[in-house]
Amino acid sequence: MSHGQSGGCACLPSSAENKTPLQENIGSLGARIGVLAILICGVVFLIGLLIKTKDPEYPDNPSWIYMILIAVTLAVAAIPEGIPLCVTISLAIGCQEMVAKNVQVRKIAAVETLGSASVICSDKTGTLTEGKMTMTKMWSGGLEYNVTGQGFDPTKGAVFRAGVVAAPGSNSNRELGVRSTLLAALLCCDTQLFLEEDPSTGERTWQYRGNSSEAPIVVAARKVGLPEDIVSQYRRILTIPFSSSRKMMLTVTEVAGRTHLCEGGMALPPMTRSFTVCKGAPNWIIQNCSSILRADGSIDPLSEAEKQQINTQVVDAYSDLALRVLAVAVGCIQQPPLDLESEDISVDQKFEALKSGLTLCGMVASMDPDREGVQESVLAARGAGIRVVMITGDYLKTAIAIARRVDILQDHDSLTDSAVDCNMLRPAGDDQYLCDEKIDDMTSRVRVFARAKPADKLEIVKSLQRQGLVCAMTGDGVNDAPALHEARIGVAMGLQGTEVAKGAAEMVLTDDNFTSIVKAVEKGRAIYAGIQKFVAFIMSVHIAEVIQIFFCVVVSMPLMRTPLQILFLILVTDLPPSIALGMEPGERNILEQPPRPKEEPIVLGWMWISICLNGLILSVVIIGVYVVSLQHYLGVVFLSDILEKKKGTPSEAEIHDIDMNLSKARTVAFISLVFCENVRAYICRSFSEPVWVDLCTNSVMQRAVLMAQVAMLCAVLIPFFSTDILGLDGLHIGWWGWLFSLVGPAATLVLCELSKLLTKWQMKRFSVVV
Ligand SMILES: Nc1ncnc2c1ncn2[C@@H]1O[C@H](COP(=O)(O)OP(=O)(O)OP(=O)(O)O)[C@@H](O)[C@H]1O
Ligand code: NA
Repeated sequence: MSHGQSGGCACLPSSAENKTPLQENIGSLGARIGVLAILICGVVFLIGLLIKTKDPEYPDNPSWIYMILIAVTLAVAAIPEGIPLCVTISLAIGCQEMVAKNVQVRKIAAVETLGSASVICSDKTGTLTEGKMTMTKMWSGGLEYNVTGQGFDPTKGAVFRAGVVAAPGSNSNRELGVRSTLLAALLCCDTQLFLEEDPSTGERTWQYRGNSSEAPIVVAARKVGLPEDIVSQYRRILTIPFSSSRKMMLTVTEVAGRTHLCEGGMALPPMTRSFTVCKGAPNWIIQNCSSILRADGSIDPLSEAEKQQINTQVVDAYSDLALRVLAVAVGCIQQPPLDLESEDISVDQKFEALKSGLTLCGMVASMDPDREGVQESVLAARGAGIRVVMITGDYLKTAIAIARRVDILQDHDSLTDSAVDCNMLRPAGDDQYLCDEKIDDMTSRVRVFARAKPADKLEIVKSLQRQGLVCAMTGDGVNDAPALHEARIGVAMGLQGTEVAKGAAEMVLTDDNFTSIVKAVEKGRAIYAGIQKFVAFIMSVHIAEVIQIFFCVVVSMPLMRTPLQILFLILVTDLPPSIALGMEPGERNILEQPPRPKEEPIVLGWMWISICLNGLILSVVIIGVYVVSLQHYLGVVFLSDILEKKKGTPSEAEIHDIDMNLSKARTVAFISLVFCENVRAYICRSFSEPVWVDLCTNSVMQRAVLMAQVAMLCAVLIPFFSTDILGLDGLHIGWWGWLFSLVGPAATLVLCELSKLLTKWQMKRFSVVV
C-alpha cells in the first residue's frame, strides 16, 4: 500500500476522454456502410427509372416519385440503426453485471477494452495476498525467535527462541532483545487493535486500524505483555511518516527521566532526553546503522562484514520464506541535531539528520497469506495469453518467494530474467530512467518488479503499452494516479484505495482482490463476443433487406415491405433478441484463447463471409415465401401482371381486393421473417457450434424471443394499427398463411446451420493466417 505524500507527481493530465477501440470500430463500420448504402440507393434508383417501375397501389404516379420512396426504403434497410443502440445497452448491462463480480466500472467503455487486456500489472499486498500480516519470526542481538499465534488476536501466542526447546510453560517474552525491539517498533507505529463485533452473529474478532505492516507489530507487542496505552506513556515529538518512496518511517519520542526503554528493555544512557526509532526496509536501515544491540544489552560497533552477514543470514533467509522483514533501529539523543518541532525545516531534512548513526535493535518478519483463488486466477490468465506482472514495494527476495507461491514465477523461470529490483530501471539514481529500448527489453521479460516506487509503475506501463500491449494496472495511492491514468485499464482498490486513485482509474475492485480482475477480463471477453454476435445478427438482416428490395426492383415485383415495416422489424421485433445476444454468457473456452489484437476490427474477414451468407440465405428464403404467397393470394407475381389486372377491372371493390391480397402476401412474408429472425437469434449464439449445443443456457434469449413474438402479433393483428399504420393484415391471411410462414424458419434453420460448416473452415484458415 502506498499511502505516500501527495507530492509532485500526483497531478493528473486533464486530456479529453479517448474513444475506445470498439467505439472507433463501430464508427468506421457505420461510415463505410453509409457510403455503401448511398451507392446502392443510387444504382437502384437509376435501374428503377430505366425500367419505369410503377407503384402497384398508385399506378398513375410517375415512376420517379415511386423510386424516391424505394430509395428511402433502401436507406432504412441498409443502415444498421440498431447497432449503436445495442452496443450501448450491452455495455451498460455489462457494467451492471460486473458489480456482482466486485468490479465497479467507472468508464463504461472499459468493459470491452478489458476483454483485450494482454498484461495485468498487479500490486502484491492486499491484492495477490490478503494483506493480513502475522509476525512469525523475529531477530535481535544475533538471536532468532519464533512468534506463535494467529491473526490479530493478541491474547494467544508468545515468543520462543528458535532452535531451542523451551521448558514447559516458559517463553522468551521477557528477553531484553525481544522487548526492546518490539517496544521500539511500537513507538514507530500508528496502528490500533480493536475488537470488532459481527452484528449478525455477535462474534467478536480482533481487527486493526492503520497500516497493514504495523498490525503484526502491535499484536506481537501485546503478546509479550508490553503496555497497551503506549501513547499516554510516551510522548511523541516527531513523526516522519512511511512513504512508498522512502520505504521507512521514523519517530522521535520523549524519554527524559527514564533509565530503561521499558520494563525489561535496553538501558538508556544517562541524560538521554529523546529516543529515535527508524523502522522499514532492512537493507537501507542496516546501511545507516553504526552500532548493534547485543543480547546482553551492550552496544557494539557494527562492522561492514557483520552488516553483510546480517543481510544474508537474516534478511535474505527470512525473505526467502516469503516473509516481509522490517528492521528496527534506535538512537538515544541528548541534544537533538536540529529543532525537531520547527515547521521551517522540511521533513526530508529532518529525516536526513536523524536517520544515520543509529543502533540496529532487531528485525521483525511477518507472513502474509495468499488470497484464496489467486493461484488459479494467475494460471487462468496465463492460459488466456495474459501476462501477469507483480509490481511491489517489497524486497526482491520476498517478492520472488510470493510470486512463486502464486505461480507468477514458475520453476523453470530464470530469476535473473524474470525478477528485478526497480533500481535496475534507474541505475544512475532517482528519476534517471534507462532509455526506452533498455526499459522495453526489461519489461518484455520481467514478471516481478520489486522495491517499486510509484513513479516506476508509470515507466513500466508506458513501456508495456509502447510494445503494443493492452495493460491493466492496479494501484491505490495518490501517487499511483498517473500510472492508473496512463494504463489502458487503470484498476483502483475499493477498500484500500484513495479517492484520487479511484478518480484516475477505469474501474474499481470493491474487494481489492486480484481474482476479480481475471473474472472481469473473462466477462469483458464475453461481452465483446456478444457484441460481435449481435452485430453479425443485425447486419445479415439488413443485407437480406437490401438484397430483397434490389431483387424486387430488378425483376420488377411489388416491393415486399414499406420503410415503416422495416423499421418495426429492426427496432421492435429484432431488438430484444439482439440485446439477448449481447448478454450471451460466453463460450466455455473463452479463457483459453489469446487476447484479441488491439487493432482488430469488430467484424473479422470470416465474419463478413458468414454475415453475407446468412443474409443471402435469409433473402432467398423470404423471397421464396413471398413469391409463393403472391401466387397464392393474387395468382400473379410480377408488377406488370398486377397493373394489367387492375386495368382490366374497373370496379372499385375489385381494385381494393387486389390491394388487400397484395397486403396479405406481404403479411405472410413479414410473419415468416420474424420467425426466421427468431430462429436465427438462436443460430447466431455461436458462429461455429451447432444451434443445439447449450440451447437454453441464455435465459434472456427465451424471454426476448417471446417479446418479439408478442410484438409481431401486435403488428399484424391489432386492427387499426396493423392495417392503417403498418399496412399489414394478419386477420385475413387464413390458416394457409400462418402455416406457410413456418416454411421460412425451417428452411433458414437448415441452411444457416449448414453454412456454419463453411464458417468453421474459414475461421480455421483465418487463425492460421494470424
Ligand atoms: N509502516 C511501515 N513502516 C516502515 N516501513 C514500511 C511500512 N510499511 C511498509 N514498509 C516498508 O516498505 C516496503 C513496502 O513498500 P510499499 O508500501 O511501497 O509496498 P506495498 O504497497 O506495501 O506493497 P505492494 O506494492 O506489494 O502492495 C516494505 O517492504 C517495508 O520494507
Ligand atoms: Na487509465
